[in-house]
This record gives sequence, structure tokens and C-alpha cells, in this order.
Amino acid sequence: MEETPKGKSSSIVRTISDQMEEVAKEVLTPAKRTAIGRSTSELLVDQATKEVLVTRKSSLASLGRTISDNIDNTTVPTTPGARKPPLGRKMQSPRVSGHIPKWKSGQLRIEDELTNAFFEEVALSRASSATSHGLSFSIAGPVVAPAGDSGLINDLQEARLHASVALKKKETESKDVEMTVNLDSELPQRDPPLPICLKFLEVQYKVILQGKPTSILTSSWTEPIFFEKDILYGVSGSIAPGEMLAMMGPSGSGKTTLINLLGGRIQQNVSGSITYNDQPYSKALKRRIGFVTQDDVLFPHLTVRETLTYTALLRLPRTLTKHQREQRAQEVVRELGLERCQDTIIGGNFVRGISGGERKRVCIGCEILIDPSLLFLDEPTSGLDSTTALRIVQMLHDIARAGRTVVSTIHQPSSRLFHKFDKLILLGEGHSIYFGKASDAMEYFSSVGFSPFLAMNPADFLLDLANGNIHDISVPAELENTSHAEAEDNHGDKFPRSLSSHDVLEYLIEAYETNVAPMEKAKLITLNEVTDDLKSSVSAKREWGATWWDQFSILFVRGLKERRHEYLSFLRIAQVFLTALILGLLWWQSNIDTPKGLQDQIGLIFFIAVFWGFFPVFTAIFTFPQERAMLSKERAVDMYRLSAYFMARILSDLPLDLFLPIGFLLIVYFMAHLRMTVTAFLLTMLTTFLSIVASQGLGLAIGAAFMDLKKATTLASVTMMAFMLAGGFFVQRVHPFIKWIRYLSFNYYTYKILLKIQYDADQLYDCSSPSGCKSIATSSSLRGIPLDGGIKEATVMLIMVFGYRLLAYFSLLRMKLRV
Ligand SMILES: Nc1ncnc2c1ncn2[C@@H]1O[C@H](COP(=O)(O)OP(=O)(O)OP(=O)(O)O)[C@@H](O)[C@H]1O
Repeated sequence: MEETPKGKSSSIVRTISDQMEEVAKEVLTPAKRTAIGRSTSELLVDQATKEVLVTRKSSLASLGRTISDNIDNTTVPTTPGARKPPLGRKMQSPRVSGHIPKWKSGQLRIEDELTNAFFEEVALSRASSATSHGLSFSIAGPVVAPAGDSGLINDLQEARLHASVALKKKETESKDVEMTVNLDSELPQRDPPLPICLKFLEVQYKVILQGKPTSILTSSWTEPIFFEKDILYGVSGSIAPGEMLAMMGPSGSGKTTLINLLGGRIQQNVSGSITYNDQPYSKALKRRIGFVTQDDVLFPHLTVRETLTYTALLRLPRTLTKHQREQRAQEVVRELGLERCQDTIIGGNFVRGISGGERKRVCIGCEILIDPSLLFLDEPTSGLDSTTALRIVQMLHDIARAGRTVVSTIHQPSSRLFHKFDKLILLGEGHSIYFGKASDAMEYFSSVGFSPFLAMNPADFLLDLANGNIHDISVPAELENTSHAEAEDNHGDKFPRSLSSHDVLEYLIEAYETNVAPMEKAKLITLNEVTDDLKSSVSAKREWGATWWDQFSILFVRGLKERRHEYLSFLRIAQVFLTALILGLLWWQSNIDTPKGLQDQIGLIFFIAVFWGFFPVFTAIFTFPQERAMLSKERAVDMYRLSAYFMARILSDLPLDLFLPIGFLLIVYFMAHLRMTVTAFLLTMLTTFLSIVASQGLGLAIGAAFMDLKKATTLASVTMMAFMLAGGFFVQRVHPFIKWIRYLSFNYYTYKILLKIQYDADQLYDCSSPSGCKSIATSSSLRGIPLDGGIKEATVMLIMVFGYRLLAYFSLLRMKLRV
């Protein structure tokens, strides 16, 4: 039999005491404490400790319940119809009874020494911390107690029990939760995140919509009709560091809108107050806020590791070295259990990549990388299986317990998942119908007369209520009586009408407004005073994670990696080379000895000018509309300057844009036997490059101006057609009122320069007639184009190269960040 390591139990299933011993060892090693990548066991102890601190007053359920009861947190339904005092009045938390199961008390005795050690540690950390408004920070990291909870641990028994439960719980969940944090991480010690207390009072939001006429006979059907739509009606609440707030409600109830408002992503048409440490939203906060949107916005062709590394390089402060930032990304890969897929591409609609759950974890990873003080997540668990969902919420729970403020909207959570949240805000049609402790929600609704008839997942029960659905739910007599009273009023009705969902919702809104809202609002106004230090940190000047040059280089390399598949796209390369081959065959060894031969070759020259005008426009047009979501997401968190992104984006496309025309010209030029001098070949190449870069500029400008592919491609095709027709090949004598189009057309300038390169006036003679050679070019010009010079045309094209790009840049600058 293999010998087990010293200090570890030799039994296959280790006892809780063994684990506790390991835990205590971890905790008491200062080096480990200071590492950013804290161990699972440390997290566990922190969690256990903080849960005691945070929920000292809350019920631990009765001790009569078994540990597995505690783990599962299955809610015991309250007696139907039992009216409890409304939440407005203080609810009594059930106290821990003196009954401790025998096996558990034995275990507690064994663990006494160890638990005492770690509680001493907690006391020490609390004593050494600067306590303000319920927040305290130890050297090891923040230890958080909720607002209003002052005083040290005075119930060690409860604490030990809680730790024991947490260990047991962890033992169960360790199968699910892949939190393999590297203990030997040599990451630099970073400042703990700034604790941010978020308060929102009477938040209202409306949108102004444009209506459509209901009938074409309406006299004002051509006039736009504007109307206001209320989305949120005076929602209030607060959340302190260390807590996790769940936003629940049916689809369309306003959860996403509220989280966007709280995250500072919507600023218009909002009334009420939203404050962060009693300060309004400021740009400085962007770097302290992590925001995980409902849709996973990631680059499909980057791998998991690349995605997190580039984010770390761009978002982490420049005080960290490149190596340290890369290490942090690697650590997040481990924390999120993404090692197995770290080298797999993210994937998207057309390419298979990592799974939906992994993608969601990568999105969360991109936000937790920066160690945000406030973390917002819009439906982080939707579409995931219950185990993955629990894994994610457990991780968020740990993040919150380490001193961050976590706000998450959530759809249909399982009961285990629901109990991970400290606070809950329940929305129904834009109204609050509950705000308070998640664990008190059932009790509150029971107190206003709504209780489930069956044992139910509390989340299902709450969502039913928010939907106004009262199947299997008792309703207050008062509400039932309203339908009876209505029936009596309508003398013809024999039976009372059944309660509609609207009636139920209205009753719940009123109950909340009467019983809870005034008290919560009063609490918000008087809630903890925030120190000047914390206030000023929130309103400090914003800082960029990396220098402009670093941002540019990282984005440049990221752009190359993301589009490497396009560069090597077989279809794109085949398209260009096949076109070149066909042209070469059609114009095989062309000569200009006859007017017809010359005419044919001029046709080829014009085609080259048009091809390298069209092709880049329609490639470049996709650039910004396709990246709009990503750009919005990254700019919303001040990840980089727009100028750095813009420069990187336009330059990272150049290698391919220059490689393809070289191949194209090598084939066409020699097959068609164009002017056989090195200078002519090189100048033709340079002119083609200039044409490509100018037309790309136009594509970028149109794409950035519309940010909509349909509109952009429509405009681009009309513009390109006009430019081509005005290019000087099809029509030479144009009326002055429309002649200006020609001067905007880069086809026209490219064509002119290419003619100048290929032909000299004295070269163009027709020697086919027996009477001798005669000039076919008149007054040194060909088809009205003088064959000397060329600098003027090149200058105009250079102006186009920069002018169109400037237009594109300003269009991006005024683009609203979409949330
Ligand atoms: N800009 C807008 N214009 C028009 N209606 C809007 C706008 N923003 C929000 N709404 C409406 O407000 C309501 C709330 O939308 P929101 O996205 O916040 O709901 P939700 O609770 O997050 O829904 P879901 O769970 O389905 O994501 C919806 O009816 C939505 O159509």
C-alpha cells in the first residue's frame, strides 16, 4: 500500500478534522495569505468566518436540522394562510438552539483548538483593521461585516458550527466547484479593492418611443408620434461590500435596465439617485466596476488564454509588469476551472469553440481579472446546467465575501443557488415588490398573505408572484374579497370573477409600498456615513491601464491573431489569384502596336484600377460594424483609447492587403506583357497599394458612419458604381454639373497614374499600315488624359487615404456606446 504523506489521514475518505487542520495551516502561513491567488481552503475559512460575521444575526436554520438540510437549504413552506406581521415590523430571527447532535459536538471538541486559532486570527485582523461603516480590512485582505453589524464574534459555538457546516458543504461542493488556486503563486501583492457601497433611491427610467399610425386613414399618419414608456417606477435599495444582491423578476420586468442603470451604462432619462460611497457616478469608477453583459461578447478566433491575457495586459494597472499581468490571467484561468480548454478558441456562430458555460466563465474572468470593487452580472447562469450555474454563483459568492459588492440578475435559480444570495430585489412590471434579505423573502410574502400550498423552490414561488400567478399559492382574504365585492357591485354576476395576474401584482406592489418601501427608504437616507477617503477614491481622476503605445501594440497583435484565419483564408486568396489568372489568359501577351491592341490594354489597366478599388472597400466596410459590440463593451470600461484601437485596427489589416496585390500583379503583369521595365512594374505596384489604402479608407468611413452592414453596403455599392463610371474609361466628355464626381473617384486617379506609367506619348504609334507609323496619341494625351506628371494625382490619393480615415475616426468617436 502506498504511504500517505505525513500529517494526512491514511484513510481514503479524510475526516473533516483533517481538512480543518490543513485549513488552519494554510491560514496561519502569512506568505500564503498575501498571495493574490488565495487557496481554496483559505477561501473556505474566509467564507466560513465571514459568513459568521455577515450573518451573525441571521438564522442558521434550527440546529435540529441536519447538516445536509443546511447544505441544501430547502425551504420549509410556511403554513398556508398564516398571516405574519409585515416586514415593516422587525422580524425575529430564529436563534440557535442549545441542541447539538452528539456526533457533531464530538467533532467540535476535536476542532476546538484549530478553530480557536483561526478565530483569533480573525479577531486580530478585525482589530488591526480600520473600521468604518461596517467595513473592515485586514492585512490579509478585506474581512467584511455588513452595515450595522458591529462587535466581535461573541458566539464561538455558533461560529465553529458554521465553519464545520461550511467545511462539510465545501466537501460536497468540491466535486462541482473547480477552484484550484495556485498556492505557490508569486504574484505581487495588490491593494485590496476599494469597498463601494451602492445605494439607489427612487430610481425611475423611461424611454421615448416613436409610434406608428394605427390606420393610414389617420389624418396625421405622416407625422411621427412620440410617446413615453415607463420602464422602472421608483426602485430603491442598497448593497454593501461583502454582499451579493440578486435581481429577480419575470422577463421584461426591468432587471437588465436596472443593472445597466446601476452600472452607469444608462445615464439619460433617469431620475432618482444612484450613488457609490455617496458619490454620483464618475468616469473614475469605470476601472472599479466589472460588468458582465447578458450576451457573451468575445472574439471568436482567440483562445481562452489569449482572450484573458490580452484583457489583463490592457486592463491591469501599469504598475504591474507584463509578466505579472500574464500570470494574473493564468491564475484566473485556474480559478475558473478553464485549464482544460485554455488553448481552445472561443468560437461563434460559424466556428465551434468552447461550450456556453465556459464562454460565460471567460466573460466573468475578463471582469474579475481587474479585481473590481463592484461586479455586475446580467444573467450569468442563463442557459447553463444547474451544476455549472452553481459553480459560477459559488465563485461569485466567494468574490463577494472577499470584500466586493456583487449584483446579479438571475433567472430561475435553483433553491441551492437562491440561498447563496444575501439580498434580493424582486421586480414586477418595473415595480419593486420586494427588497431585503433573500432569506426573509418567503417570510415577508407569508406575512402579507401569500404562502405556497406545496413545498416549493423559493425562487419559483417568488417568480410566480412577480408574474401574478397564484396557482398553488394562498392569497390574502382581502384580495379575494375584492373580486367578491366587484361581483356584488355588478348585480348581474352570479360568480365572482377570478383574480387576474394584474390584481395580484397590484396588491403586491401596494403591500410593498405600504409595508417595506418607507422603512427601506428611511434606512437608505441614514445608511452608514462614508469617509472622505472612500468618497474621494470614487471621484478620483480616471487612469488608463496601459500607455498609448502599449495599448496600440497589444491591440495590433490581438487584431493579427483574431484575423489570422482571414489572412490565410483559402477562398479569399483563391478569389484574387483566379481573377489574376483569368485576366492573364484573356490579355495574354497583349501589345500596343495597333490601336485595337492599345485599346484592349487600356481596358485591362482600367480593370486593375477598378478591381483594387472595389475589393478593399467591401472588405473594409465590415471592420467596425462587426466589432461594434466588442468596441462598445471594451470602451465602456475604458480598456483603451479609441485612437489606439483605431490605429491598431487599420494597420493590422495592411499585411494581407499588401500581400495579395503583389501576387496578383506578378501574375497579370507578366502574362499580359505590360511595360517590361523594373520602374514601371514597381510604380504599378505602388499605385495599386495607394488605391487599396484609399479605397479601404472609404470602406472604413462608410462602415463607421452607419455601423449597420445593410445600410453601409447599399451606400458603398452606389458610390463605387458612380466612381467607376466617372473613372474616365466609359465616358470622357461629362457635363460640368456632374463632373465633380470624377474628382472624388480614386478609380479616376488610379487609372490616370497607371496610364502615365505604362505609356509615353512618343511611344504610341500605329505601325500596322504600309504607309508607315503614325501617332495615335494626340497632343501628348491618351483618351484626354495627359501622359506626363502624376504627382498631382498621387497627392490627391494621399489626401483621400488620410481624409476618409479621419471621417471614420470621427464617426466612431460620436458613436454611442450600446449597452
Ligand atoms: N430602449 C428601450 N426601448 C423600448 N423598450 C425598452 C427599452 N429598454 C427596455 N425596454 C422595455 O423595458 C422592459 C424591461 O426590459 P429589460 O430588458 O430590462 O427586461 P428584463 O427583465 O431584463 O427581461 P429579460 O429577463 O427577458 O432579459 C421590456 O418590456 C423592454 O421591452
